[in-house]
Amino acid sequence: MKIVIQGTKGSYHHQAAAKFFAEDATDLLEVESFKKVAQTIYKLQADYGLIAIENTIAGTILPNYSLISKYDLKIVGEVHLPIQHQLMALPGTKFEDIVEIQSHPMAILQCDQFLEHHSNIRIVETSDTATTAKRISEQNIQNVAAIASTLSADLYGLEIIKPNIQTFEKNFTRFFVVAKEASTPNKFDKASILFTTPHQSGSLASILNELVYLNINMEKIQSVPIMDKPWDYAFHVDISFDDMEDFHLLMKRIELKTNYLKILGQYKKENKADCQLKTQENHSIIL
Ligand SMILES: O=C(O)C(=O)C[C@]1(C(=O)O)C=C[C@@H](O)C=C1
Repeated sequence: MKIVIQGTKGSYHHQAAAKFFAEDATDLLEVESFKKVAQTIYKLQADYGLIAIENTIAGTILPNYSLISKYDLKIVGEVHLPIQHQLMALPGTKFEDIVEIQSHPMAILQCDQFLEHHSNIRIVETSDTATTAKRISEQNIQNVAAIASTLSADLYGLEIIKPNIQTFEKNFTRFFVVAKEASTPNKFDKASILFTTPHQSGSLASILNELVYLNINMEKIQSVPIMDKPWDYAFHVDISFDDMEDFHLLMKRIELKTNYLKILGQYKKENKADCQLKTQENHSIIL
């Protein structure tokens, strides 16, 4: 089974893949952007891909919703990963000597407070956290630090000079597991849907009322611009439920209330509570 990830070994996408696929996550295809992940799946060059969709500090990665639509990706699962960012550099480097910090833009956003306190240091955005750590190590780049995971420091022999620099101790990223074909699980308790509504008073509210009526929990709602219709919006909604029949009924009931309605994925909800534990187990498996 081939799995495409943005970034290289040690990246958070790698860890998310290891968490979801466990020992099946051996054949990894590493690419440098979310767009390449989407294109790889679209061209059937990998079976599954992972893309980060939201972070508890930095918010939603909106362009990834566009990629899901543009490349008609299906969501087959989700992963919640605790994210602890480490500042790392070549062994022996002192923090006072650092002149530049490099990392993925989302990682930089999540460490905003730390970086503001050290505004004399230049910030450079890169393709992903682990590739940055790897490059600093392989090219022996002095006085430049990476923001990356502990796993990256271990894999590429860098020293952590400031630990856990994310703005809030508790920091999580949610990833979608995507594929070309929809999965058809016998049992699912979560779904991601996309719809547009007529531009009329109460049209969104009347759809949300159907959730209340069917006792379906809305886990997330995200409006995204419709690019060829300025100031019109589509809604990405993630819902969870105990009974799949309630979901099927919901789809029937809201069909007439929407202009466009699409199921992007039906999958098993990941239990956020055991998120920390499983990730630590996987860390030692990867190493
Ligand atoms: O650069 C990485 O290691 C990534 O996996 C990217 C990424 C992201 O896209 O949000 C993944 C999780 C964290 O939120 C920070 C960065």
